[in-house]
Amino acid sequence: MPEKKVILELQDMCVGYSEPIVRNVSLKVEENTIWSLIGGNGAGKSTLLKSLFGLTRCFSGTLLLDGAPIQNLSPAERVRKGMGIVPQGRCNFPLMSVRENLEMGAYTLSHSEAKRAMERVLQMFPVLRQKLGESAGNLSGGEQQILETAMALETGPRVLLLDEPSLGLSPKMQQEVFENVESLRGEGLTVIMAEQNILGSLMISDRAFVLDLGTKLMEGAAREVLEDPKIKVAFLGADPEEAVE
Ligand SMILES: Nc1ncnc2c1ncn2[C@@H]1O[C@H](COP(=O)(O)OP(=O)(O)OP(=O)(O)O)[C@@H](O)[C@H]1O
Repeated sequence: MPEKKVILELQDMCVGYSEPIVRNVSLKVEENTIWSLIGGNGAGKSTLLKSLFGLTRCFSGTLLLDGAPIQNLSPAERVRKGMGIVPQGRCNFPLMSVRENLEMGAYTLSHSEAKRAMERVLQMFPVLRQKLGESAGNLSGGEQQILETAMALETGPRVLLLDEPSLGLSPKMQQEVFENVESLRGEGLTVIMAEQNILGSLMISDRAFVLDLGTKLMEGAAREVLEDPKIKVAFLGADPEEAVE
């Protein structure tokens, strides 16, 4: 099998707010893969994800997109270079209709590009077409997550960052959200997803990166991370005696 191209590379990155929260993270993300970013509460998953989009302070290190440094670019410049993000929690405009939300997602595009982008995402997520006139806030949690993903996809990102896409959803809706993430890989996207639903996200991921108190605990193939005794005990409720071989 030919080797995949590295689309995003983190080199010894230290990121945070008034002080570093995530330290010395290096990572090579190959294109058209799904990555799970996992770790306990406060481990720094959101901080690391936001830093890839330029929403936190980068203290040191380099972030390369297609081999070119982007760590000093603004979020808007990163969007133009092919990155998109769906932040944690509901982030649509709840009093506006689904159509208006999709128009907002495409506001940086020309009129004709916006029309094409909206049609493209409606084809990917037909459930939204049936609800174009409804207020976004009246959609179910899962539908709102789909809408927010569709909005982020309108600018045509190649790398999509998802912060806890399954948060607050029923098990069935979580499954649907993960199936949608899988379909994005089928569309050629690279997805990095911070998740608390470790089992659900690892099941659809190619690779996983585990953070503990802001530093790398583990990195590997998702299936291997899922089978790791330390991960089973720390995150999947396994009995320590039974998990260790
Ligand atoms: N805007 C902020 N300013 C200062 N510190 C912050 C800010 N946001 C988060 N932190 C701190 O950074 C640390 C990591 O938080 P972060 O939200 O990245 O963790 P997380 O792994 O995503 O956790 P969770 O799964 O609970 O959302 C925490 O100690 C948190 O208090």
